[in-house]
Amino acid sequence: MSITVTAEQFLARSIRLATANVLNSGGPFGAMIVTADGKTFDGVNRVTADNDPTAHAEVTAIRTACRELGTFDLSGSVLYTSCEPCPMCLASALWARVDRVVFAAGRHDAAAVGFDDAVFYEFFENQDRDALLPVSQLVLEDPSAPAPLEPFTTWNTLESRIDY
Ligand SMILES: Nc1nc2[nH]cnc2c(=O)[nH]1
Repeated sequence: MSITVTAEQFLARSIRLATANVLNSGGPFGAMIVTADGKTFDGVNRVTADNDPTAHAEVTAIRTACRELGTFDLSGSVLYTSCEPCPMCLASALWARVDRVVFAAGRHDAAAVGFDDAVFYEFFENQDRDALLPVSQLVLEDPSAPAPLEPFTTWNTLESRIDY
């Protein structure tokens, strides 16, 4: 007899992971990757514990799933998370080709306890994003500098490349 685990149960587990992680020196975020054939991979926030600003719960769940499955492609999977993913985590889910994201608390709930999730969303909507993080393209004038497209043309001609 197979037991059906529902989306609500995966989300509830993500919330429990988040709370337990707070009591284990981590941030208040938990997540899970659930593959199409029902394999599950947990992730918790380890930013301050590991001095790794990218170690959000969603990213650690994606990393664990990819490492344990031996793939960079999580097509068919769902990402459950205790809180709305920040832009970095959304981008990670896109790069991992996750099918769907389901979250519990919202970005403003995270903001209410001091996290910058909502602020960083504004970066992508804001006309004045330079105030938060200046990002600029620099044209290399030195004729001996490598062409910016050189890595891409090298990539394009490599028959053994692995596209992702
Ligand atoms: N969704 C989410 N938001 C965060 N904001 C800071 N850390 C996290 C995290 O791990 N997950």
